[in-house]
Amino acid sequence: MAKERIYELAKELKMPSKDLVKVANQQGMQIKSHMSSVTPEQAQKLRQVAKGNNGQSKKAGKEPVKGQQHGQKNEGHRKNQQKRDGKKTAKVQRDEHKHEQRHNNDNAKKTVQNDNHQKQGHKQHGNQQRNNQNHNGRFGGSLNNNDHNGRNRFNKKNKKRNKKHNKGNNRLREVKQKQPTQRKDRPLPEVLEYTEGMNAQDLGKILHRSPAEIIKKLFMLGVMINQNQSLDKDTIELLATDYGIDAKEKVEVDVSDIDKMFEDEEKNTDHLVSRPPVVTVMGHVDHGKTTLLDKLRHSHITEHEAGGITQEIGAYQVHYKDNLITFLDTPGHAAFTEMRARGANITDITVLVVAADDGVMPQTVEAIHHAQAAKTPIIVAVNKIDKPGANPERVVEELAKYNLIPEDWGGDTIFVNISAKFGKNIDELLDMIQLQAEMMELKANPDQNGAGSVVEARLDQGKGSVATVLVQQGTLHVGDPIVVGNTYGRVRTMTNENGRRIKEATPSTPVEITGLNAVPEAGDRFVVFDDEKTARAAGEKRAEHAQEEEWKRTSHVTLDNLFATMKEGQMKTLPLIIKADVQGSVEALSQSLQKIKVDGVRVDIIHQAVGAINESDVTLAEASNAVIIGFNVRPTPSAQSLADSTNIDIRLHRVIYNAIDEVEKAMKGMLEPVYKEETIGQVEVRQLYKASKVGTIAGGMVTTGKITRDSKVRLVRDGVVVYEGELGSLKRFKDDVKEVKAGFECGLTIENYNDIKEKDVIEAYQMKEVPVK
Ligand SMILES: Nc1nc2c(ncn2[C@@H]2O[C@H](COP(=O)(O)OP(=O)(O)OP(=O)(O)O)[C@@H](O)[C@H]2O)c(=O)[nH]1
Repeated sequence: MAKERIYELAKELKMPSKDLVKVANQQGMQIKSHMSSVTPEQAQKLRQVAKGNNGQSKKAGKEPVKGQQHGQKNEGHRKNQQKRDGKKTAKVQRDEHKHEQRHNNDNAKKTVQNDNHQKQGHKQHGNQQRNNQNHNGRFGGSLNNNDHNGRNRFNKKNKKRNKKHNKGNNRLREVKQKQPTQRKDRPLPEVLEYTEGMNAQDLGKILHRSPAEIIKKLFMLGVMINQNQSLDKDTIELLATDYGIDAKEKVEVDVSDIDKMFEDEEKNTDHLVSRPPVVTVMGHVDHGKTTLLDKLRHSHITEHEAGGITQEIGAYQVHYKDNLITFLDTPGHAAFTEMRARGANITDITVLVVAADDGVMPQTVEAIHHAQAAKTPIIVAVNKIDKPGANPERVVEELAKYNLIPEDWGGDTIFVNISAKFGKNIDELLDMIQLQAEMMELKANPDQNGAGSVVEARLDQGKGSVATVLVQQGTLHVGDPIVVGNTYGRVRTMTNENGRRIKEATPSTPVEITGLNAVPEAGDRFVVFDDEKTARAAGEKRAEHAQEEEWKRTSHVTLDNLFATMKEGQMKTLPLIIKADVQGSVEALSQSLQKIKVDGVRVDIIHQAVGAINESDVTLAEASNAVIIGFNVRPTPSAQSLADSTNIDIRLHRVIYNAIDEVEKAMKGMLEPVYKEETIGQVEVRQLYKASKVGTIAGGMVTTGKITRDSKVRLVRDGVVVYEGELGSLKRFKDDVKEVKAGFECGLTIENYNDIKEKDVIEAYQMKEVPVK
């Protein structure tokens, strides 16, 4: 036979589940709740025990008069009976439970209560079902009890309370009496669709029943609740079972979970068609990434770059032999590592540029690791083969260490020798990219809602938020309601890499979109929604959540710093706020600044964002004692005046290196100065004078250097340092002087020290600050 649930058994035995749980546990069964199950043998045992109890309560009910007359005696009798049984019975449990439920402010109550129970039991015995008897016994007992107490013992206040109580009980009685009419109510639903945490009122609405009825039903099942109390899953399911209907938990769709939506869209395998590969070019600084991308694009980005770092991050498509290849123009500086790592996630193929005259360098290795971690195949472009010092073979040898082995050597990595500058073998490289793409069978479904990732985002004075996104699935249309990271909106305009307005973008197409309510972050995902209202709700919820996280993080960081400072012993932090024109620069600066190594000081970036320096940045800087670094942005006039009045330091830069350099210098300046002792002169003691008020005065000759009033002194006797301390006074004849040079006589005292002897040498020294390197 199948296992039985406690609540089912309790129903059969017409007793509250809670009581049956207690009984079961007393029987040594380890039962947690009414939802627990018991074996058929255990169920049988419980039936027996419970029936025994019922018999007992009947017996108790048969002695009402006696009980009424000799309340105390009857109590004693029952206690004895319990003792005889050697264990608490279900009935006793119930009675105990009743006691808990009642007002427990009267010691004498116990007797009366018991008395009343018996009375009630007797009253109802003939005309009520047993389960109702239990139930009414509770309320009835309580009612009578209160009446009784109210008449005999309670003060006015208690009377009032009792009245209230009675009213409640009467109401319940009414409910009971009205039950037949209620059955004519609207029928119960076939399935109770619920969410965890619903209360009796919510459930009442779904079940077309009054909350009071629900409360009562649960009460009968041993669950005491009020109508506003949130109910857990088990209780709601228990209630549904009691009504004889199924319960089903409603699965709430979290519209703000765009990652899940993105994955769902990605998993969709309907109507898949080939899509262009997305290629990222990576490599060490100066190995020729920009030159290669330029060559492919036939434009010249390098000339516009401030400070030599690729600061514009974009993406474009190249037409080659009737096919398209999408290139992500990721930056090459080590500071952009983080973004490059993100870039690799939306990348199908990595082209690793290695200069043939330079070989494998640290960032080459870094790029390999990122590509391998993202499991994207690597095509090696050995660049600068036109150079006299070029040694492509060496590059092949060096890369073998990183598992990049050419086919000739038995591996499967494609190597192409190129000259980006002179356009040599560029077509061959594109052929190889297409070959690799074909092997990968890259596909997507253009017929579904668009989904993809942000490559770059910035704030444009005229256009507002501008984001370069890569469509990875579906088709993105102008007018689409969209959620991008923590921002939302409707795609207002879509522009391709040539600045041309387009209406739709299919998979692997990079486009610049406008129409978002705020600036998203590079690497953020986007999904298209069916309607703007939901998109807005999802976007707002995400923004709210992000804000909460930001608050948490900020307070966390402060705490972390506190601990770190304590642990690392007076470690200093330089709090910074970074504002820049594009997300790429924000991250580049942030990464570089955090990498600055100055012993004893570290950078703490408390806020970083795209956009002009505003008042809230200044307020934050003031509260955190931070410096604001602006890169290619300026403060708003109000922010500037606030900064002026609060003395907040705003540093504006147009070249990343300068910003980094300035911060590094500031950090060095922040260090506790390091002092070195520097001897400035010596005095030979020739005569001694004792003055009662000032102690020992030494008269002597400055033999080398000088002695100054603020010198520290060291008393040396026969080459041994006898005392170190401060100078007490310095005189020439009777006058106090600031310093005495070599060749002149002087008189001096040493503070708190009088044991000076003739021929002692007094060495004068100062602590000199040593500049930090
Ligand atoms: N001779 C020769 N020079 C090249 C070649 N490719 C690039 N260069 C030169 O190498 C230098 C660096 O090239 P970039 O394209 O700026 O290198 P990068 O890897 O993009 O550098 P970052 O953007 O700073 O990371 C430039 O002076 C280029 O003209 C090539 O194939 N042959």
